Amino acid sequence: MAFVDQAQVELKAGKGGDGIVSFRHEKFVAMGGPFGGDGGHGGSIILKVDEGLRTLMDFRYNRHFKAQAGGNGGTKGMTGASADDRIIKVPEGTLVYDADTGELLGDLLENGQTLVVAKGGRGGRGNIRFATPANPAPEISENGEPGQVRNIRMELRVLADVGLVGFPSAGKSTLLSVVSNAKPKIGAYHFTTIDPNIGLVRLADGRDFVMADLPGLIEGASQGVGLGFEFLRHVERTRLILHLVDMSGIEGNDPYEQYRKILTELKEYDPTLLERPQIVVATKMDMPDAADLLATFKKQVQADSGLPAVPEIVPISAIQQNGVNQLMILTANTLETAPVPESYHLEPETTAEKIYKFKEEKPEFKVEWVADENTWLISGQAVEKLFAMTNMQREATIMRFARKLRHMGVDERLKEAGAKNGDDVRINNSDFVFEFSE
Ligand SMILES: Nc1nc2c(ncn2[C@@H]2O[C@H](COP(=O)(O)OP(=O)(O)OP(=O)(O)O)[C@@H](O)[C@H]2O)c(=O)[nH]1
Ligand SMILES: [Mg+2]
Repeated sequence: MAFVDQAQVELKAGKGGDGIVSFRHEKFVAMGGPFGGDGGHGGSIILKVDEGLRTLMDFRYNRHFKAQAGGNGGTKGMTGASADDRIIKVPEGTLVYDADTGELLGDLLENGQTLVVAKGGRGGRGNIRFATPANPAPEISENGEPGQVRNIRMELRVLADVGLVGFPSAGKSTLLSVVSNAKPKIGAYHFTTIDPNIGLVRLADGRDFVMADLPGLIEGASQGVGLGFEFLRHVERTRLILHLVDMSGIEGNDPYEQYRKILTELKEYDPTLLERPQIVVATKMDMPDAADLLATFKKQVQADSGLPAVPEIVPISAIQQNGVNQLMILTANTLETAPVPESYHLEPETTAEKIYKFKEEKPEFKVEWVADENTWLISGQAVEKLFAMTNMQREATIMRFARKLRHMGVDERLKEAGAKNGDDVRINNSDFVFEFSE
């Protein structure tokens, strides 16, 4: 009964700090050697498994994550401060995809496991690094590399922490609809629910859990009567059972009888189900006879030594929303100490191979003539990144940019495409235009 919780978020890693151009100024020395430091690393965005989380619900409220930029280099060769990485907590079992390409980036399985999903930019180099014997005082520095921008989609197959158990029409679907985002079908007739509905419950204090509303259970279910087997298989894979008992007394229902019958079915299917934490919920307490029936029910349960000890019987009216909050808090508290049964796991085929590598950026670029701009346009990740890392205030760095473009083969391709001396060339995603010259 796993279902898939999904979330899509936008990530922007931090830009690297800019390297700077500076020179040693010493008394009596007019112009010293280069002294500009490198920029610091930009922060990366990293997913980290936190075993306390059960759902991706947090990402419904929070869809944008950014990491800080690295600090710029300083004079005296000082490297700029590296920015802290941004850590985002995710539940165990989260599959992470690149939302744009569909590529699986990773499968986060174990507590503490991490995955870098957007890499921070490296710091640009200061002019110290460009010094050569031929040019001991370079006026060249590099801007920081842009941080990676990425949309990711996360997927989590979740099992229900809590299973709602009870006779048909006990009010299971109604409770689920009141406490969660689920919209199950509710009916005045029995077996309204055929397939389990699942809902995410979130408390005001931030705790969350997954709750499943199961088809009504009746006598003989453990032998396959009604929707029996299917149902019990689902119960087996929950950590806590909320056992709903109808206190309305309509149809002449006897709560104590029904309660016992359900316990018998659970026990016949798997005796260990009775050892699982269970909260008894008295439902429909808004009905006229409910208070009396509950009092009698309590006495009968206490007097019956053949029943497992019930720590608490919680009265609610889902329709009037009475007692429901208290019930959810008790449920979350109980889950904190509830053991994880062996059957509570996902099928192995749900776990994909671990892939952590980023795809290498290819230095590919495109040259095209844009007639309405009367300009050549160069686009491509490598060119655009090189541009972003170039300090356009300085002649020397612009020259270096031009040299690098030539190395990448941009000039040649422009020529092949028919570019003439003096034609305008623009770098994609920027306003930067230069003149082509062979
Ligand atoms: N008065 C009253 N009626 C309720 C309450 N909760 C549920 N009901 C009614 O009880 C009937 C059955 O409710 P469901 O929530 O569909 O019950 P269920 O346990 O999911 O039933 P199955 O899916 O058939 O097993 C519906 O007519 C509900 O309106 C309540 O708190 N008070
Ligand atoms: Mg139902």
